[in-house]
Amino acid sequence: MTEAEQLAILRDQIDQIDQQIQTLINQRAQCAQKVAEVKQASGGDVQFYRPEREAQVLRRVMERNQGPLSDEEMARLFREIMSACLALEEPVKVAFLGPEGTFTQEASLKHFGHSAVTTPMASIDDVFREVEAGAVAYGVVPVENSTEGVISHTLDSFIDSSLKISGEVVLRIHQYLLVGTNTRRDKISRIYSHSSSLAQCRKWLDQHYPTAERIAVSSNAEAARLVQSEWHSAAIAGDMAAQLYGLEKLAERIEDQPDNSTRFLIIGNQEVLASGDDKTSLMVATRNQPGALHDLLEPFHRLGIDLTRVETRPSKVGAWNYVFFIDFAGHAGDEKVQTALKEIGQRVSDMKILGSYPKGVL
Ligand SMILES: C=C(O[C@@H]1C=C(C(=O)O)C=C[C@H]1O)C(=O)O
Repeated sequence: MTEAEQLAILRDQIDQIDQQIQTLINQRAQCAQKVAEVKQASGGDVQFYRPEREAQVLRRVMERNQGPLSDEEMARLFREIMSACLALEEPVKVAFLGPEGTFTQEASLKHFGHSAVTTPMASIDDVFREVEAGAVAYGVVPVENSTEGVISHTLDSFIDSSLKISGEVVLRIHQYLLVGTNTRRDKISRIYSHSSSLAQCRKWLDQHYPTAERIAVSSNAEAARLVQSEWHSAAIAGDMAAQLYGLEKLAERIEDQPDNSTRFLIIGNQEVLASGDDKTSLMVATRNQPGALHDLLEPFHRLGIDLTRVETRPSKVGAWNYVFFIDFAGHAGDEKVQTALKEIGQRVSDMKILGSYPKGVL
């Protein structure tokens, strides 16, 4: 058989498979439309988007996957199919820490898929406000970076907010050195980026651009926008910003830590049901007395609950009062977790459950 004949046979097979996939995806979409009707018929405050169900669907996709496509790749495809199906019910509206092209936008699309309607906000406060005002159903904000540590502004925002956490998403952060088409590559004297990104690439910059001035700006996307027109400047930003502003990549993956990643939180008003593999975030206030932190954490230890993070922040009321942000494995509806929460509630001056939500799947 000639090469052309072999290709013709294989392409014919692909065409037939595509036709089947397309029919099946539309059948799936019709089911989602019926789900929407059922949800609407029961009245009240209809929750079209169900984070726990989506997490279960994606986990099952990964568990049963046989390859050759990787589990992550397969889950990403299903992420988009679900996003499109949900958009038939009602497109989910999301505010993110902007401008367009930030890692937070990338995280939003990774979590909700590309059929979500995403709106950039100028600050973390604005993301909280937009969700509180009901202009969007969800917000996406960064909370910690594996190299840079906690984003304290996000944690502090929960102190005065009644919003809940309904999900988390972890994004591998790859940084690029970007230039505009008119940039003189041999004359780069300024490098713009957000302060965290400059910090994430400090060693690389010391080695490759030791004399260039490092200028911290409000976001990586803003850095990318600035260098479009400056012939002696470069920006450090992600892939999305590079594409959005039509910049060229002078160097790829320049982050000092190869596993550099950022965790983002999804905030909203929704109480999320248990998905089977969940996390709970708690905020408690204690007086500054000896053993306070030990007392607080002891029930977790005794009940065998896995703590994933503990952060301390100064409280906004009174000097030397502290707020602890505690993340642990389990859902607030679990019996063991309820026991722990009851005990902790008796040991602290104030306690707020920020939310139980599925552990990040993708
Ligand atoms: C179809 C549903 O509604 C939405 C769409 C989903 C999907 O496409 O699988 C899953 C959960 C919801 O976000 C549902 O609740 O089952």
